[in-house]
Amino acid sequence: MSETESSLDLTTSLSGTFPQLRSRIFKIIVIGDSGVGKTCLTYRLWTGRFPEKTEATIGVDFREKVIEIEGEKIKIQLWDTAGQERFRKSMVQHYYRNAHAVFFVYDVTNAASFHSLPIWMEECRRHSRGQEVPRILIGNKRDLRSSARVGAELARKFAEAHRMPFFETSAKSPQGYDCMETILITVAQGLKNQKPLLLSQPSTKQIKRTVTLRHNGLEDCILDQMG
Ligand SMILES: Nc1nc2c(ncn2[C@@H]2O[C@H](COP(=O)(O)OP(=O)(O)OP(=O)(O)O)[C@@H](O)[C@H]2O)c(=O)[nH]1
Ligand SMILES: [Mg+2]
Repeated sequence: MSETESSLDLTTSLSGTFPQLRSRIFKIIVIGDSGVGKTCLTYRLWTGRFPEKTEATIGVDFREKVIEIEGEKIKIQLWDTAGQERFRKSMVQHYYRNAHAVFFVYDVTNAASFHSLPIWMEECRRHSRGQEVPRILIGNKRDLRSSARVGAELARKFAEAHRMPFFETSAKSPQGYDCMETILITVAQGLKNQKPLLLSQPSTKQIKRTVTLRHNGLEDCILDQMG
């Protein structure tokens, strides 16, 4: 898989693409340290496969697909962002502009990626201009549980303190796809009942309630599946 090529193409074509989109579009951005598995998670979600090889994302890898929710076709744009500062600095404001939800990802085997979360959240807050965007916390690489450095309880407490739903998953394990798909559909369902994209930011109080309520059941289901 050539991450570099697609990242560069997308970076240059973004501004020309957006204003022409008419259907309901939800933009979700994936944020976190380099190497936590953002590209693998999004690739898995879009193709059903774990990529054999990835390279550091440059700028952004932009993926789009239409999903049907309660009879309505909704376009989901997933922005797989670069974790490395040098590959992201010129793109940061594009990441956050009109974002409807943020997936914060850390690697359960890498404590530093967990400790970076407040920095990512602060960046998100700065660029959201006072708008509260729904946020989801995702601990990736659950298949490497035996070498985990971040306990699920600690992460859960962190998520609760910041009023975020929390999931542990793996881009590599067979269940990882179901988990990510469930998260995506749940977030899209929450967003669906809000105003159309590109007209205004969604009212996040309502979204948060939807996501949080459904989250409790979902998380149990995912943790059961992941065993
Ligand atoms: N075991 C395991 N390895 C994973 C998982 N997800 C990603 N990896 C590995 O982690 C490394 C980094 O994955 P990427 O998806 O490229 O990381 P990234 O967050 O996109 O990194 P940047 O693009 O630099 O921000 C790769 O070697 C992947 O194979 C997972 O769930 N389990
Ligand atoms: Mg990447």
